[in-house]
Amino acid sequence: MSAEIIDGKALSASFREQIAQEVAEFNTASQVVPHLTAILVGDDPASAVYVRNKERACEKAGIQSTLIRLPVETTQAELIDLVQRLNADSSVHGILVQLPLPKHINETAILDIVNPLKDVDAFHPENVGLIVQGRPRYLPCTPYGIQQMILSTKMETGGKHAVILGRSEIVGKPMAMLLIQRGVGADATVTICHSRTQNLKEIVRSADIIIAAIGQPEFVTADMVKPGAIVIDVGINRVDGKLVGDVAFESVKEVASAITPVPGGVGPMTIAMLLKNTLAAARILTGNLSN
Ligand SMILES: Nc1nc2c(c(=O)[nH]1)N[C@@H](CN(C=O)c1ccc(C(=O)N[C@@H](CCC(=O)O)C(=O)O)cc1)CN2
Repeated sequence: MSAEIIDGKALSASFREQIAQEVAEFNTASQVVPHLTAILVGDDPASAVYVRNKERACEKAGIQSTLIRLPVETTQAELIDLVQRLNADSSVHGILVQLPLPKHINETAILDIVNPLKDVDAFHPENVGLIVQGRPRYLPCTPYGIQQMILSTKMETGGKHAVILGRSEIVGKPMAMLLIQRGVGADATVTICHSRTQNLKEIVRSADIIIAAIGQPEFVTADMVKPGAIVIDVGINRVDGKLVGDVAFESVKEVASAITPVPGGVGPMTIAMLLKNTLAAARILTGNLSN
């Protein structure tokens, strides 16, 4: 039997509709328009597409968005200065620094100085710490979107074995934290696999939930998937001008119970969750928490 395809585009559209309604209600009650400022340094074409999509999504949801584009030769000191100015600007509720940054800029040094209340990516150590402690302020957009996709399958996650391929700060590590929390869509037993993991295939084969985020095209093949597993593909690889995930979609969908496509899977959900976080930031910063 072929797997349920978890349609990230459709799910994202329904979240975005709901968020647009919440933004309108918030605006009526507070007279505040949530405002996201994104910073894009350099001319990476993929990053340019992502920030443009974020801007469009904001516009449709009634969220103000400002994109600050900086040349690739921008210095770390200049970027720090800009982030500090945005931190101090009370008209800005969310600050997003599009990653990756050019090699000469230390990403950690930049992410560490974003005001944690405006950190709609949830990359600041204070927000990461709150997630680890199980009392999140914001959830990082990709893991947050994945959690919603898993919830949409109605699969009971409690006690299930989730295997995450990849230990990045953006996806792998926070995803593990969300899946081990107590509650609905969580309570899982989690294994994180990475480049030094031994018996990786065997571990993946024991998973009820597979989250592939290693940046290797079609790495997860059908023989690595337990029948009935949920397979979430976070990979976005360009192969011969085509977008390919970290999962061999066509064969794996014959084994899994549910699977996300690439494109049209996790990516669109990442953007929907950014809108959710921006509205949450506007509520927190303006003290309008009840509407
Ligand atoms: N500051 C951040 N930087 C980065 C993040 C992030 O969450 N915050 N995540 C990724 C990139 N990313 C969001 O910024 C992102 C990637 C992909 C998509 C998406 O919708 N992809 C489409 C395909 C689009 C294409 O043609 O390339 C899809 O999967 O359907 C959205 C957001 C790294 N940087």
